[in-house]
Amino acid sequence: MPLFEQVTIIGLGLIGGSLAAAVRSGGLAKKIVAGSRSSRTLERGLSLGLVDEGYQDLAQAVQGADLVFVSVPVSAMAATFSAIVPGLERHAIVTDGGSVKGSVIAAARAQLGAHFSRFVPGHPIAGKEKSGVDAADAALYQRHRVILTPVAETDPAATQAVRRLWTAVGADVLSMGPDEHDRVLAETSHLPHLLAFSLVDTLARQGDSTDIFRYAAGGFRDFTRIASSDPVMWHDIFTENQDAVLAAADLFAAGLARFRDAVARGDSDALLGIMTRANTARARFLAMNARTSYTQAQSATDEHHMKADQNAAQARNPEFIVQPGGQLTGQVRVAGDKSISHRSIMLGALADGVTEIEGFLEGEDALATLQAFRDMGVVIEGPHAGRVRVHGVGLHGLKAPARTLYMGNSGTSMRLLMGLLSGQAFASELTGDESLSRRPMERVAKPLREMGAAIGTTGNGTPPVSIRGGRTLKGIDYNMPVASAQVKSALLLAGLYAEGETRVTEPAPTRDHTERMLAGFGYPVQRDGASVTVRSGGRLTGCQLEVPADISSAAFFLVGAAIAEGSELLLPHVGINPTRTGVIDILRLMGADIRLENERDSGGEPVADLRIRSSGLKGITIPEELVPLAIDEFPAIFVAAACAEGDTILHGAEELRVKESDRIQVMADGLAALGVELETYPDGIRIRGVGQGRPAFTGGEIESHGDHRIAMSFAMAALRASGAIRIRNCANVATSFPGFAELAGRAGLSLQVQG
Ligand SMILES: O=C(O)C1=C[C@@H](OP(=O)(O)O)[C@@H](O)[C@H](O)C1
Ligand SMILES: C=C(OP(=O)(O)O)C(=O)O
Repeated sequence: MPLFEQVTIIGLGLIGGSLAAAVRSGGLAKKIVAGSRSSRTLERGLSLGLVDEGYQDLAQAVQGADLVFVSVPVSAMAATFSAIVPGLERHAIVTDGGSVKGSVIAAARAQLGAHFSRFVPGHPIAGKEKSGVDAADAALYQRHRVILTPVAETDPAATQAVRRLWTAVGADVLSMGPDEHDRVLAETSHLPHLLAFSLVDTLARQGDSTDIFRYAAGGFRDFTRIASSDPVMWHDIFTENQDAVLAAADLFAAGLARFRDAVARGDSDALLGIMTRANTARARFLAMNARTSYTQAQSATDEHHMKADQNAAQARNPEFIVQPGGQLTGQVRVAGDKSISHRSIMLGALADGVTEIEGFLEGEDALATLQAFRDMGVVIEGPHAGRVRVHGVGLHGLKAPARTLYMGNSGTSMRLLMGLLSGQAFASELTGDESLSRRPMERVAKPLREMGAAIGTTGNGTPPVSIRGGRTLKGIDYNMPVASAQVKSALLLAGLYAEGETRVTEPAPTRDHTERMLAGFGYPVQRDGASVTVRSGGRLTGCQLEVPADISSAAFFLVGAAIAEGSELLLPHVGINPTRTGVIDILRLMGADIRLENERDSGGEPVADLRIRSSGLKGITIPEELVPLAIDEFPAIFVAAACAEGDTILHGAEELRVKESDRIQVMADGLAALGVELETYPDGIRIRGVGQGRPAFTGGEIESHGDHRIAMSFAMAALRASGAIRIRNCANVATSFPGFAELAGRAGLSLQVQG
């Protein structure tokens, strides 16, 4: 279905010619007409089959058009608008492709008169260094952005029509104000062009330029590619966007001066700081283009980007499709421990000296923590294949972040940082993704306020969290109402800055990595039954750390191997800290055959190789004292329960309702969709298992609600299903276990990632 009767394109260069080609190939207009002062261009457009008619008289070209696209150099916009006005149909919509919006809007307002409300300012960001009608390419706009900058007078129906056109040729359309557009483009497009032109010219002016260029290699070529762009077009852009270009050039000059100064002073920390920050910022930019979840929301500079990116991410959120049956065999080294990875960055940053980390989890949650410390001025090298070097700044060396700290999907990052940031001299703000924005933060904020911190959350006690900073904290003696390692850790971290003693008592044992690692960094910690105490005034010293494999990630493989007949797996170097091994205890109570081999100590954390063989499981009532020790493993344990003989009953696990999703409800929905009989309680669930020798699940579709652990648990369920299981919304698996799909595939799961 054509969207338009007649589209007229004024100016048939790369941009206009490519739109003509795209409109033609999409069948979006019954007729395509070109207007150009150059008869040669018109002839080329006709002979390339891009347009049906061409006119040098621009008023004649727009006659009969319901959409006119003006893509002439920005300096020629005013004259072009004035030339087309006499021929414009009353209903015609006019839009443009100019790279500068403020001056083009001013020209349109002055020239188009009453027609101005039908003018939709636009900018397709899809140039290349080639120009002219011969470079026209019907695919130029696919997956490229088009920014529309409508003003108050612009008719919303006209904007809508232009949006439809760009969407139909494959572009992602977003809108923003013209001033913002001109500033953002000055920084991300006009400045790089200015630099490329300037660098080549500067070198060429030196006497022996021919010689210099003979030695120049890939770096020079990459950096200066855009110095081959059209000088006339860029002359216009620099002239028309003068103010914003000058501001961007000044910003860059200041950055260059900082870099020069670091070189002059031989300041290694400053140099590494600039370059590691640039490395990650660029990685984020590249990932944003590939649209993974954490990265794209993080780098969104405005709400529109964010919305467009989120919609795109939603549309491309991968699904797992797992074929039924099979068994798990061989050896699987699962990802590094998430809890320890978070803390290695935090404590490494607060230490004096360098901390070297190996086995760091390169998942999005731990990376969110890493980025937050970079944002607070800490120089961090890596991660490269699990290696990270943190240049500690000492307990009082963090700097105020220039922007809101984005914690992605990670509850641990947000809650631990709330404690740590309460003790800083500066203010800060923490946000997260949709899931984190629903999770309770008052459990940490409330005791921190008792210590004297000034912390705000929303009316519901959820993020964003704002922390005033610059407060004097006082130690407290706190009895935690919930068994939460995150609350305990937040208070201990605040305690490093509080007057006197901070003592935290837990109602049941929770993971103790913070206490162990503080001691490992040489900070005195007193442990006494259910209580932990720290005092301020100590210091942390940088050290070497090896992060063991995460037992929470191993849990999916333990369950998979336990339920799939004929399986035998070896999971090497898994952390078996006794505050984390609830999953082993629970599976063993159910009859699982799990052996710990080669038990040893690795930097203060016990580790072992886990060997598991399939065996008949039976239903049990899960002892409540094991709940905090297996808190993240319940989604996987529920899958095991559905395969066991008889009922498995869980109580005392209401905390599961406030994880990345409501893990009781979301698991219950998924299990029920696969034919499992169950009953939920406010604090748990009863699951009826089928026992050995027959499928425990039908095939079906599962919604993971973006919760990594739900997605991975149901992937394992396929081993005992009678049909394929399709799991939606699996991008967040990368928060805790990047590489899961590949590892599971190698071990024997028939898992395909789609999208
Ligand atoms: O301290 C930690 O590293 C964690 C503590 C637990 O949260 P709670 O403290 O909310 O139970 C756990 O669920 C989370 O995955 C990691
Ligand atoms: C609850 C979890 O993590 P967090 O609280 O850090 O988001 C988890 O990984 O299961």
